[in-house]
Amino acid sequence: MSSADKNLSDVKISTSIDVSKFKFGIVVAEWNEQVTESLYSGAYQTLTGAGATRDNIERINVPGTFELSIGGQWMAERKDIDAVICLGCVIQGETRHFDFICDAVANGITNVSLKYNKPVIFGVLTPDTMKQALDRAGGKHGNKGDEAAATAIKMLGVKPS
Ligand SMILES: Nc1c(NC[C@H](O)[C@H](O)[C@H](O)CO)[nH]c(=O)[nH]c1=O
Ligand SMILES: CC(=O)[C@@H](O)COP(=O)(O)O
Repeated sequence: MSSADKNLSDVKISTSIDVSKFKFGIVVAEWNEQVTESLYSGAYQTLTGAGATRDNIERINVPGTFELSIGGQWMAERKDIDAVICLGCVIQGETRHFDFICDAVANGITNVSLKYNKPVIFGVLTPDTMKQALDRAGGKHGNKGDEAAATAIKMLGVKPS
């Protein structure tokens, strides 16, 4: 099912946890910052709307999506952080560089999540064009940041204590 069929902001957060008790790390790639800042805004608003406190949302920036894995690890290794949200946007260029970045960050974020046994969310857009990216960063298909934040909350709700 594509984002055209299911709006990314159509997130229903039904969870038994008190979100205000949890601390979130958000790692934001600076490449395509018009897009990633929109993703961050969506994630931040979704977290606070669900009860997260401003003091419990901590952000770091990294140069590009490739660096989200190590940035996510620096957050995930901290005992005071319960979940990490990684936000980036990789736009297809003329070469296969796109493929290498996307593969590396998907595998890297997965490995960090498994290594530290906590949610590390893949909030990365991988469009062909800037228009597709903007459509998914607060445009007609919603905001991937909303989805990423909702996923972090939902995962904390099902994580074994
Ligand atoms: N082309 C995009 C990049 N490229 C940069 C890499 O992410 C990385 O920072 C560089 O290869 C050095 O390690 N990054 C994005 O986030 N989005 C792109 O479209
Ligand atoms: C995903 C990228 O790194 C890409 O924007 C770089 O463009 P190109 O593949 O044309 O060098």
